[in-house]
Amino acid sequence: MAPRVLISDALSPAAVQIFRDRGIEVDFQPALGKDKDKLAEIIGNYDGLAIRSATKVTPKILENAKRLKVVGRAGIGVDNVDIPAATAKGVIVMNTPFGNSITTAEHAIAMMFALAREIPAADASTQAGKWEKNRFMGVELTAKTLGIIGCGNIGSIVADRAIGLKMKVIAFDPFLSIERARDIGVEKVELDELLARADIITLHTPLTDKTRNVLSAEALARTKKGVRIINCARGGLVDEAALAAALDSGQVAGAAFDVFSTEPATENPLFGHPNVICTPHLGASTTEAQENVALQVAEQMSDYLLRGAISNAVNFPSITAEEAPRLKPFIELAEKLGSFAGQLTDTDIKTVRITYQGAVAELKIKALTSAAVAGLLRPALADVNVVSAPSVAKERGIVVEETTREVAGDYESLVTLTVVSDKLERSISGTVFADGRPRIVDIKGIKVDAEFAASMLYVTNEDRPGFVGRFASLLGDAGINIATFALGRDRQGGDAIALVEVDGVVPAELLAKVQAIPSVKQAKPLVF
Ligand SMILES: NC(=O)C1=CN([C@@H]2O[C@H](COP(=O)(O)OP(=O)(O)OC[C@H]3O[C@@H](n4cnc5c(N)ncnc54)[C@H](O)[C@@H]3O)[C@@H](O)[C@H]2O)C=CC1
Ligand SMILES: O=C(O)CCC(=O)C(=O)O
Repeated sequence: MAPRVLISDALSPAAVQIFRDRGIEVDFQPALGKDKDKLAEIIGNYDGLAIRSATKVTPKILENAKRLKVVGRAGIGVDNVDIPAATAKGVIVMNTPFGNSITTAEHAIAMMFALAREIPAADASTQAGKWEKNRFMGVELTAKTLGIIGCGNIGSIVADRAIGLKMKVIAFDPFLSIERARDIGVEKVELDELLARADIITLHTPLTDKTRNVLSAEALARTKKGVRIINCARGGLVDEAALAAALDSGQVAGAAFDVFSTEPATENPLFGHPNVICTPHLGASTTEAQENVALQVAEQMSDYLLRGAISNAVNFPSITAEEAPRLKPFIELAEKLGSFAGQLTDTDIKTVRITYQGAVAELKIKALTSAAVAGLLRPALADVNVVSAPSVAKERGIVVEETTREVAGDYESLVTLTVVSDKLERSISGTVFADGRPRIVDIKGIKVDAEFAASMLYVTNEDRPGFVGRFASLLGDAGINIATFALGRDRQGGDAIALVEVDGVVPAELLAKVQAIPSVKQAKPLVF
C-alpha cells in the first residue's frame, strides 16, 4: 500500500507534485492546521504530516496518529511540534534548516530600513494626502553598529548584508567560535557589550529557556538610548510589555516585529505604538523560500517513507539513501540481539553496552544502538521503536554505552550487546552474513551459529551425555517439529546451550518437561 501524506498548512503546491511523482498519496488541506479537532479526527489515516507553523502537533494529535511515521516542517522552527511526545511515539520530526534563511534575513534587513526611514508611517501619511515632508526624519545605516543576538544561519546572512551596507556588526552567540566570527566579519561580544554598543539590535535565536526574554526590562534598560530593535525570529525573545514601556520612555526609538509571544497576534502591547512596525510572521514568505522548503520537505519525507533515508531530523541521526540499504540488515541484527537479551532478562536493566567491531563500526552506529535498545525494551513496552527507544531508556535510568573497534576479528562485522542488571551480566554477539541475514554467533562467550527464527527455544544446560536425545524426543512426542538445531559449549562437561528453531508455538507443558530434564538450567521460548 502506498504511504499517505496529509499537508495541513499552506505549503507551496510544489510539494503535492513531488509526493505524487514519488508514488505517495497526498491530501492537500491547507486550512486544516487551524482546525485541531478535525485534524485529530483524521490524522490516524496518514503515514506523514507536512506542516508550516499553523498546525500544532500536540500530544492529543499524536495520540490519534496511529500510523504516523514522520512530521515534516517546511521551515526552520519546530516549536509547533511537541518533540518529546513525537519521539515517545516513534515519529520522526524533520525540518528544512536552510530553505528560507535568505528570505528571513532579507525580511530583517527590510525591517531595518523600514525602521530607519519610517517607511510604513510615511507611506500611510502620503497616501492619506498629508505630504508631511518635515515629519519624517530618518537615520543613516552606514557606519552604525548592528548587534546580532544569535549568529547562526540567518544571523550570519544578516551580518553579510549589513557589512555590505557598511555597518559595523557585533554578535552575541555563545556557540559562535572566534574563528567563525572572524570569517564572517563580525566581532564576537558578550550580551552586555552588545546592549551597550548597538544602534540596532536584531534577534536570530530559537526560543529556548535560555533565550526567552533575552531582551527583558532589565536588558532593555542597559541598551544605548535610542536603540532600534528587530525581531524576526520568535515571539517571547523580547518582553513585549517592557519594550512598549521603553518605547514610551524614549529609551528605544523603534521596534520592528514579525513574531509575537502569542500568534496569531490579534492584540499585543506593541500594537498602535507610533514607532512600531509589525508584520504577521512573514519572514519566510517569499515565493522562492516557500518553493524551496516545500520541495525539500516533500523530498525528505518521501525518502524516509519509501527508502528509510533520514535527513534533517531533529530527533534521530541522519541516514542517507545510500546508507539506508547498508544499514538495514544491521538495524535488524541490532534489534534482534536486543530482543534476544530483552526476552531473557526479567530483572531491572542498569546498563546496556553495545560494541561494534570491524566494518559495522563505520556505519551510523547511533541508529543501530537505538534499534538494539528498542529491541531490548520491546518485550516490556510493546510500542517502543527505534526513534523513541533512547528517550524511553533514559526515562527508565538505563545507561546506554557504545564502543567501536575498527579491527575485525573472526567476522567482517561483529555486534556485541551486553546487558547489565543487579543480578547478572549477559552478552550476545551477532553478525550479518553475505546473504544479508543476521546470525547469532556467540551467547555468553559460547560460540553458536544460528539464525533468528520466528519461534525458538533457548536452553542452557550442563554438558552431559543424553541431553540432546531426551530433549529431541520430548519435542517429537509433543508434535513439535525442529527446523534447525544449534549447539555450543564452553568446554567438555562445562556449560552448554541449545538454540532450536521450532515450527509453531512451544506449549507450556512441553517447556515444563524440558525444564525438568536434570541437566537443564534454563529453558525459554523466544519469538522474533
Ligand atoms: N520569521 C520567520 O518567518 C522565521 C523565523 N525563523 C527563526 O529564526 C531563528 C534562527 O534560525 P536559524 O538562524 O536558521 O537558526 P540557527 O540554529 O542556524 O541559529 C541560531 C543561533 O542562535 C544561537 N543561540 C542559541 N542559544 C543562544 C543564546 N542563548 N544566546 C545567543 N545565541 C544563541 C545558536 O548558537 C545559533 O548560532 C529560529 O528560531 C527560527 O525559528 C526562521 C525562519 C523564518
Ligand atoms: O512557515 C512560516 O511561514 C514560518 C517560518 C518560520 O518561522 C520558520 O521556518 O521557523
